[in-house]
Parts: sequence; structure tokens; C-alpha cells
Amino acid sequence: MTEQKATNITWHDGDVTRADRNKLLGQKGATIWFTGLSGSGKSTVAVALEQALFARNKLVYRLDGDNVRHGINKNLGFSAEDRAENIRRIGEIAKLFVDAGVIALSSFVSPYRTDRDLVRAMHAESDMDFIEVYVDVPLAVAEERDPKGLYKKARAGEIPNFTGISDPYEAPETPELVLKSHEMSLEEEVDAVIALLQQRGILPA
Ligand SMILES: Nc1ncnc2c1ncn2[C@@H]1O[C@H](COP(=O)(O)OS(=O)(=O)O)[C@@H](OP(=O)(O)O)[C@H]1O
Ligand SMILES: Nc1ncnc2c1ncn2[C@@H]1O[C@H](COP(=O)(O)OP(=O)(O)O)[C@@H](O)[C@H]1O
Repeated sequence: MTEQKATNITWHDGDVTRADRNKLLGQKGATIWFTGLSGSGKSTVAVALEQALFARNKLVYRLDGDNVRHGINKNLGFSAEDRAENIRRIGEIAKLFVDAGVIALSSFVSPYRTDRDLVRAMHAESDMDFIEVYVDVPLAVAEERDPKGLYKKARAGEIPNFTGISDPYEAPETPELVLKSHEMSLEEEVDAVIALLQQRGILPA
């Protein structure tokens, strides 16, 4: 992919600030970033959390493969370079949601530490909350679940560069939260995220 640097471009500030939008919505935008193997439970937890937050009158939006890899990132595959660009763009999109005052729930394998750390740094640069949640299951559990039948195909050599089988997954070293979805119920996972958001002042106690 040819990289074009942004030159001769000036940021144009508006009169309505992020703080104004947060005040209007009565909430603070933040990114909750789920990472883990395919089949670890990222989407399942994000869907349940979305419902729990919405029930608390919070404006929340999920970013996942369906609305990203089928749309804005449909030109990207699964090489390390394409995954990096996938995650960079998703990081930028999540930031737009946070700037709008929304709680963004992002569920991507995001297997490389440097890619996730870049997104973390992008948020820090703009003074935005970034909560990394590692959905941690042994490969054997994810493979046994195989909700989309992809592990079977990967083992048969039909999917190259499949995370956990023929491609690496670099576990987070200091995530804000670890959810062992093979040892916790879905309800316990949602409660754990909500408790953390309360602790961080993103949700009222
Ligand atoms: N080679 C390979 N490796 C891993 N996953 C693969 C691959 N090919 C297709 N899939 C399916 O695509 C989903 C992963 O896409 P992501 O955008 O989350 O990947 S990444 O963050 O860019 O690594 C992943 O979705 P989830 O199962 O929801 O995690 C898979 O269903
Ligand atoms: N405690 C749990 N948390 C999340 N998912 C679970 C749990 N127990 C079983 N599962 C199952 O594991 C699978 C996880 O799939 P999915 O959420 O699509 O994973 P991912 O988005 O990480 O690929 C689903 O079939 C889900 O029902």
C-alpha cells in the first residue's frame, strides 16, 4: 500500500467541544478494546455489554468485523501489514466515536502488541480513555468452540495465516482487564467490565 503523508493540511476546530458533547449526552466517551483469539468471546461479550450499557441509558456503539472488514476495510487481508492498517484505522474510528461522546466497543483479534499499543498511544495523545480487555482462553477452548468452523479449515490448510494456528497471537502484558471466558459466565464478564468503568469514572458508581 502506498503511504501518503498528510501535508499542507490544517485542523479546523469548531465551537462545540468534546466536553460540550459529553455534557449534552451525560456521559464520557471511551474505547473498550477487546482483543483475543477468534472464538475467545470478544463479540459475545461486546454484544452483552452493549445491551447492559444501553439499559443504563449510555450511548454505545460496537465496532467489529461486520461493520468494518465488510466496509471501510474491505481492501485489507490478514498479512501482518494489513492487520496493522486494519487496527490503525479502527483506532482512528474509535477515536471519532469517543470525540463524539460515545462509548466505542471494539472487538478485533488485534494479535500484535505494537498495533494495540499504537491505538493506546493515539488515545492518550488526545486525552481519551482506552481500556484494553484481554479475552483470554486457551487455544484448545477456542478451537473446540470453533463458532464459524474456521479452525477446522485452518487446520486443513484452507486458511493461511490463521491466528493461533499458523500466525502469532501476542497476549497483552498489562491489559486493564482479563476475562477468562472459559471460567466465567457472560454475566460475570459484563459485571467485571462495568465495575472497571465505574472505578475509572467512565460510568457513575
Ligand atoms: N487468517 C485469519 N486469522 C484470524 N482471523 C481470520 C482469518 N481469516 C479470517 N478470519 C476471520 O476474521 C476475523 C478477524 O478479523 P479481525 O479484523 O478481527 O483481525 S485482525 O484484528 O486484523 O487480526 C475473525 O473473526 P473473529 O472470529 O470474530 O475473531 C475470523 O472470523
Ligand atoms: N463466558 C463466555 N463468554 C463469551 N463467549 C462464550 C462464553 N461461553 C461460551 N461462549 C461461546 O464462545 C463463542 C465465542 O464466539 P465469539 O463471541 O464470536 O468470539 P470472537 O468474537 O472472539 O471470535 C460463542 O459461541 C459463545 O457463545
